[in-house]
Amino acid sequence: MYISEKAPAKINLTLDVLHKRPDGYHELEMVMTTVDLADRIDLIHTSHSSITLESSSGLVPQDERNLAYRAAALLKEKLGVKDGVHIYIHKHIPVAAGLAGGSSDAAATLRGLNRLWNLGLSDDQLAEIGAEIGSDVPFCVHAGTAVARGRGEILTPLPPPPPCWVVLAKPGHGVSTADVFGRLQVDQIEKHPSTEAMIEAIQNRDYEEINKHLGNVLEPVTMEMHPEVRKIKEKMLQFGADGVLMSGSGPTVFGLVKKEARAKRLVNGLKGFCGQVFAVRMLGVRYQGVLDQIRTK
Ligand SMILES: C[C@](O)(CO)[C@H](O)COP(=O)(O)OP(=O)(O)OC[C@H]1O[C@@H](n2ccc(N)nc2=O)[C@H](O)[C@@H]1O
Ligand SMILES: Nc1ncnc2c1ncn2[C@@H]1O[C@H](COP(=O)(O)OP(=O)(O)OP(=O)(O)O)[C@@H](O)[C@H]1O
Repeated sequence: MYISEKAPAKINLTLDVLHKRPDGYHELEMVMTTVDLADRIDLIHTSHSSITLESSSGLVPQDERNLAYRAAALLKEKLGVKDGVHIYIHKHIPVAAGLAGGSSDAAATLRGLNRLWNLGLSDDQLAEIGAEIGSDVPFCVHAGTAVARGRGEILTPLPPPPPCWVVLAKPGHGVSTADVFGRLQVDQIEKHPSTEAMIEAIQNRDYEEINKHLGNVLEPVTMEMHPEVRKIKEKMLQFGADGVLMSGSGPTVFGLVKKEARAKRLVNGLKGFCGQVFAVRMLGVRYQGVLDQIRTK
């Protein structure tokens, strides 16, 4: 038997850092939402007890360092599962891009194995286990739209933002999240985004207000390390995006537009200028139906 799970990417509509914590992590307040760019995780039941993993991409580790592998190993250990699994990751989300690709693969693995191994865990229980793997994993378990606080694991669900197009542009290189947080000087943050204003804009389904309140305190840090992020942002605005922001720790920049024709114009304008460019839909909700799809061979 095998199960197929979609692992969608997220973008940060806001990312604020409140302070550095004694445990070395940063206390965050961010609004995140799911977009229609996803990896696919196939989980194939095996009778031997080992976990094996392959991916269509050579850019991710194909062993126990992979976050999907770590999710399976943690679940197996915590629940005392005797069965094994072969994990195949069809990679579509750019790696080390600020789009939570690895975290979403881990989350999809948790959701899928909960079914494959008949564990009967709730999403909240899966999210709690996921928090041990990475700060973005709990959000990715639930997907949709939410405010994330704490290390990223304290979630308050929000309604989906109004439908629009999201143009994602990633420079050729990736960035290390730890590096970006390491360079951030919390007492020198010049402009904090208003999480409250973004929540209100989403609740009112107000597209203009959402664009007005986009903000990410990590953006200047990553721009300092990689000036092309600023150039991509400028180009996006020049080609007609309504709002532009770097997602997570970057380096991916996203631009929001209402109409498909405008999204295409942006893609054409940015192609050749940066590594990868995609026009995708803002989803804001979990992939209904698709996540629950079980195929039996
Ligand atoms: C930047 C974001 O993507 C925003 O969604 C996340 O905060 C990062 O989530 P993630 O990649 O799952 O992060 P983790 O794997 O937990 O942490 C990677 C590194 O980022 C830093 N980190 C992460 C989260 C947090 N609240 N404070 C931190 O300082 C730490 O140095 C940590 O070692
Ligand atoms: N399944 C996976 N997919 C992508 N990267 C993975 C995976 N497993 C482990 N990694 C490693 O994790 C690192 C971060 O990759 P990822 O694509 O998750 O970054 P990201 O999009 O910046 O994440 P976030 O937004 O959560 O900080 C990479 O260096 C990669 O080698």
